[in-house]
Amino acid sequence: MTATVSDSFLPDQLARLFARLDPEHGPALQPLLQRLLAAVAGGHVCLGGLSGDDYARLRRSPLAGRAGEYTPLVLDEGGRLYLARHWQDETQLVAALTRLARDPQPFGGEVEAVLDALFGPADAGDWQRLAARLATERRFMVISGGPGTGKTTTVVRLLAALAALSPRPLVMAMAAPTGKAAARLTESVRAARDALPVADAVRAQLPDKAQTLHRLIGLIPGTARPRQHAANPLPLDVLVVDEASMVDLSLMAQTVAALPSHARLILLGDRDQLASVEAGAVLGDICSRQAWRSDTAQGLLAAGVALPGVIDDSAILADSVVVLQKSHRFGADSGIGRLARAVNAAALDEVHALLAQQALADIRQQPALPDAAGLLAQRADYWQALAQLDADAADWAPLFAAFHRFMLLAAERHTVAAINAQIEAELEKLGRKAVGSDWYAGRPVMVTRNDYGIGLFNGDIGLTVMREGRLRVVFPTTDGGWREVAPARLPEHDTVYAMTVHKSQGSEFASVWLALPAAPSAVLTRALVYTAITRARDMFVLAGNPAVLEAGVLNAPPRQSGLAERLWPQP
Ligand SMILES: Nc1ncnc2c1ncn2[C@@H]1O[C@H](COP(=O)(O)OP(=O)(O)OP(=O)(O)O)[C@@H](O)[C@H]1O
Repeated sequence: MTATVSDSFLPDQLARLFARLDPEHGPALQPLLQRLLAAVAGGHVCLGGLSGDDYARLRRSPLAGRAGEYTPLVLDEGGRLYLARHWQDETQLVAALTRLARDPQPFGGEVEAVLDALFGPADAGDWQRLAARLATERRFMVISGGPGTGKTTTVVRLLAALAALSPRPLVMAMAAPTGKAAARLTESVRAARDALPVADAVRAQLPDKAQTLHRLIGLIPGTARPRQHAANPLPLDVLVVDEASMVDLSLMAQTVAALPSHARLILLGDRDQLASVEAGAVLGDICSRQAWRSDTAQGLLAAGVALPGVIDDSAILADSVVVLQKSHRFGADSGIGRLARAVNAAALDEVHALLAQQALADIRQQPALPDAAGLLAQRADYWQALAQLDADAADWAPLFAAFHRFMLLAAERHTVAAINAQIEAELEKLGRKAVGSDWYAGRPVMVTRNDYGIGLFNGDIGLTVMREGRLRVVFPTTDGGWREVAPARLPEHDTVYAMTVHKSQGSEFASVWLALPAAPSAVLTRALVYTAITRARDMFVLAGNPAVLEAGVLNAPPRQSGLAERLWPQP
């Protein structure tokens, strides 16, 4: 993982180190260094757009070299300043993706017949089938799309096609950046796999379970490098990475480096969602353009398909990026789907019109959140499920299902903390929680720090229940079972009646409420609003001032990085 540079200790240390390494220019470069570290803490990979005096001063300093020079900072020709480590990650990733994308691996002549069986007969407008066909021809494929556009459906059929076409059995793996996303992927792949019209021998090659990327490559905090790397690659032929928008630059570079030289990589995700918490916007950068090889383009154009992007046989990622547009979950009349699209397109009039319409049953706007009692009422199902638990219950699925029917999201951490505190104060009033004690039956918690020893990870959600007179926190396990943990053994955690939109990535809830901040905020971005809306399956409620929403939709700051330009060089 990327170094954490948000606390002031590290910048101060680095500043002193740089002043010592370059006494002549180091002190004068301090402001730039501070800006670079602030940018990295904010998720940028580099500080872009340097020119004039800044550029000249950096060029004179031995601290900042050019590509390939072993200096603590790298200043590229485009005026981007990097910490050396991020420069290396980006360079390594560009080289690896270029190698993958430029190494065709087509199968023999049966491809169309196999795809016909899995996707139905060829239809030029079927982007799912096209993505699968292109993926059978190459080692790198990206399938992006909003919720319900069929990314999982497509990849399961694609894996079956690869298994059916390969002359030898394939070793396939699936991974996601968080445990929750991995569990969700496991569930949907298992369901889709069982419905496939393929031989058992083909089905058996499909992965049974997704794991976290950290676990896949053996990345344990405190160790210098992952267990699996270029010299000790993963023993697999095909890797699928889901929720790729959440994968930061370093983790993606390490993952790609750990692939053996013949393996295929398939990335799934929604390019419009919030980028990773750590530095980078890898999926967004990869999907920042689309290009097609001329024979692919001709076929599509001849069939009257409107082609996104350009025709360019020389583009590194030509034919490697497909964006699925049609949502099979949200029909044309769905407010959630339409609102998400309007937010993405920054179509403010449409956003307001949709929210003002009374006719759309699945979206609503209100000026403010209800009080704590009102918020608790939204969770009536959950409290009822808790009250109905058997003393010796062993299946917690109904309780978890009730909990996940509703989630309150907010942009900022302090808002989330305040809402959780208000709800707990209300529970005290109702006598469901004792004043002064943290733990009570029903308390939902989210783990906020990975604990490899106990096997609980950042983002895991547990529910507190009474077991044989003692409180226990129950967590779902990745194999569909349950584990009960004593409250005192939990790693760092928060109460989670509400959570930040960042924490909600990779999850889905039947009903989602988004509490807007009181005033426009840098944290409230278009990607954040879009991510919040797309967490909702059946109902989305926006609570707050429409002017604040508008400011958020217009706030779409790009993440500074050189990846898009290096993967998509423009003449
Ligand atoms: N071509 C299709 N025709 C009909 N239904 C489809 C098609 N593709 C997907 N679906 C259905 O649409 C729903 C969503 O599909 P899927 O889960 O694959 O989408 P997804 O993009 O992976 O969604 P998410 O981003 O939420 O994980 C599923 O019920 C699936 O069966």
